Amino acid sequence: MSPRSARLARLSRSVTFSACHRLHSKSLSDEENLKLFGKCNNPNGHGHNYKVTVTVRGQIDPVSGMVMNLTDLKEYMQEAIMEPLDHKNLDKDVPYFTQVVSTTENVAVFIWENLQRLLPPGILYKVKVHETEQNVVVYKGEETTAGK
Ligand SMILES: Nc1nc2c(c(=O)[nH]1)N=C([C@H](O)[C@H](O)COP(=O)(O)OP(=O)(O)OP(=O)(O)O)CN2
Ligand SMILES: [Zn+2]
Repeated sequence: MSPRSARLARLSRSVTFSACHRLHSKSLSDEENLKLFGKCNNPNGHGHNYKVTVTVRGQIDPVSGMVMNLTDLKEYMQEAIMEPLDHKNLDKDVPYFTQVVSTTENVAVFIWENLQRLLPPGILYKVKVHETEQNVVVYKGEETTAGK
């Protein structure tokens, strides 16, 4: 390695949280919601044990040997994920989901936006959310023009 080059690494940490929700869109009729979401539109909701893996990317600091201190990442994830979401009814307890359907996609975006407010600029790389063992969403902060 040349003396001027810096090594880039990705660092990940996972947490699990439990929450309940109901898939229901205010833009659709009750019949359309039932047709679209099926059992996940059950009026009394259903629960999941979510697993979230957060990945940050950056230079390995030559002095500390770290991309960032995992102790700090742990605290940010506590504030951005566990405090707002663990043991909550996503649709009723989390204001964000009163207007946004609580799909795993939108849970990942919610977590991304919360973490962006706390982490050093440009370091957040990926948020991966397992809603079940089989169902997983990855969000990397990408946006596109609506409908494209
Ligand atoms: N695009 C999405 N589709 C669906 C989501 C979602 O978040 N994004 N969520 C659901 C339900 O909330 C739920 O996650 C689906 O539950 P289920 O079908 O029970 O999940 P599994 O496939 O893992 O369970 P199996 O036992 O294997 O059927 C629906 N769609
Ligand atoms: Zn669900």
